Amino acid sequence: MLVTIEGIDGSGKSTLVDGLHAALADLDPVITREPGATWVGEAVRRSIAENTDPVTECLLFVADHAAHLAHVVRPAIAKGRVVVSDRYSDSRYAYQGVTLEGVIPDPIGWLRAVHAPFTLVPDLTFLCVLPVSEAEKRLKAKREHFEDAEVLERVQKNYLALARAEPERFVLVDALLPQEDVCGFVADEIRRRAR
Ligand SMILES: Nc1ncnc2c1ncn2[C@@H]1O[C@H](COP(=O)(O)OP(=O)(O)OP(=O)(O)O)[C@@H](O)[C@H]1O
Ligand SMILES: Cc1cn([C@H]2C[C@H](O)[C@@H](COP(=O)(O)O)O2)c(=O)[nH]c1=O
Repeated sequence: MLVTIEGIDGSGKSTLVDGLHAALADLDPVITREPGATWVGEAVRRSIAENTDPVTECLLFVADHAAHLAHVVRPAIAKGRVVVSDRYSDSRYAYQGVTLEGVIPDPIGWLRAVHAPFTLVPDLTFLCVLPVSEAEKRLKAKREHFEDAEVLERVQKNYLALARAEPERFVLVDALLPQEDVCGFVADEIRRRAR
């Protein structure tokens, strides 16, 4: 089973995934992430830091996804493991749907067409939702160009539209709840679906 965790910067994804290590220990999940599960992630981090043009940056994220699938996700799924990924393809649809706006026509349609021939669609996606103002408070200092309130508003809007389009795959998570409650809710839902 492939489970993905999505949401805007500062929504608590990494904290949640850290908690899932212990909460799901008996399922022995493979816990992974995008970007950065393979060496391609280093190129992605460099492109973010250097504010590369949006098409180059997007294609590096796609390359990172391809390497992640080939070297981590597909081998684990083939062995019957539960895989939990901190960010995955929906991050591209939500974020590059914004950064490619006005650069290429219909960015999300294009991104879906690029992914379709090789990606593996998640079985279950948790979308951590909270007001952008709260996410910004949590992030404290801005680190990356995506962490801008106006950008994050548009990214969250894209995420919510993705969730509305696939209600059977997406589960909305109230990211304002205490960390333990968020982790407990997500772990219970994964167990229920893994049965
Ligand atoms: N449920 C929560 N309630 C309050 N604070 C939280 C909660 N979850 C996480 N935080 C805090 O918010 C901050 C951001 O959390 P975290 O790094 O997990 O977010 P993220 O979604 O992974 O961010 P990014 O996408 O930028 O890596 C951290 O300081 C973390 O301790
Ligand atoms: C996978 C992916 C990520 N991003 C953005 C979102 C974040 O601002 C950065 C780094 O991710 P992290 O979770 O904070 O480590 O990259 C993106 O724009 N598109 C993607 O596909």
